[in-house]
Amino acid sequence: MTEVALQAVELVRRIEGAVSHTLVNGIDLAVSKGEFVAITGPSGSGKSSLLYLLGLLDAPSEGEVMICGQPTSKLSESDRADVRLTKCGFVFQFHFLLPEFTSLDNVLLPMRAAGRMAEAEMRERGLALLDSLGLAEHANKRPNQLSGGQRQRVAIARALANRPEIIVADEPTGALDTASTEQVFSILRNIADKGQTVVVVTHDPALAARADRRIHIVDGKIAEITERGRGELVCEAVS
Ligand SMILES: Nc1ncnc2c1ncn2[C@@H]1O[C@H](COP(=O)(O)OP(=O)(O)OP(=O)(O)O)[C@@H](O)[C@H]1O
Repeated sequence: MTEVALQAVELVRRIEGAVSHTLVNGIDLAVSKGEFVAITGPSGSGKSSLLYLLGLLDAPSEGEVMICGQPTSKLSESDRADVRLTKCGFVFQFHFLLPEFTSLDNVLLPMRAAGRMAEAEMRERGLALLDSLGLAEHANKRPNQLSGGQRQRVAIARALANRPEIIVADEPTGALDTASTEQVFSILRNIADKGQTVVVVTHDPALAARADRRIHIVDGKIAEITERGRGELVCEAVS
C-alpha cells in the first residue's frame, strides 16, 4: 500500500478584512511518499498560498494538514516549528541564502537549528550534500561568488539538510537560465525517485510534465488533476 506523506483535508485559507478573500477554497489532496507533484494554475489562483499551508509556513482558516499521518492544526507554535524544521525542506524562487555565510554554513543552518547532530557530523553531511549537487569546490564561497544556478543548488542542499520527508518548492526555476533550470528539474526528480516527497509550484510546463501528478488550481480550488501514465499525460477532470 502506498504511504501518504502529506495530506490536505478540506483546506481553506481566508483573509479577513474590510473585504474578505478566500485564497484556498476547500482543497483535498493526498501526496504519496516519493511522489513528485506539480501545482500549476493562473497567476493569483492560490498556488503559493496552498504550498505555504502544506509546508506549515502558514496556518489554515479551516481544515487540516497531515504530515506523515500527524495532524498539525492543533500543534503549539513551537511543535509546528519543530515539525516544519525536521519534516519539511523549502526552496523558493530566490535562494534566500545568508550573504555573509559560506555555502557550507548556509547548509548547516537547519542542522544547527534542529540540534540533533554533533558539529563534525553536521559538517560531514553538509559537505556530502554539496558534493552530491556538484558544489564540492564551492563549499567555502559566499553566495555573491556563485552563479544563480549554483546558489539555487546550495538552497536545495540546505532544504535537504535535515532529511525532510517533504520538499516544498515555490517557483524554484523562476529566476534561472535554461541550463540551470534543467539541472534543478533533474535534481528535484532525483530527490523524489530516491523516496522523498516533492511538491513544486511552477509556471513551467516542462517541469510540470516531469511530475508524477499535476494539480491545476483555479480560484483556490482543484480544477484538474493530470497523472503521468506510461510516458503520456492522461487528463482527468475533477469537479
Ligand atoms: N496575505 C494576503 N493578504 C491579501 N491577499 C493575499 C495575501 N496573500 C495572497 N493574497 C492574494 O491571494 C491571491 C492568491 O495568491 P497566491 O500567491 O497564492 O497566488 P499564486 O497562484 O501563487 O500566484 P502567482 O502565480 O502570481 O505567484 C492573489 O490575488 C494574492 O494577491
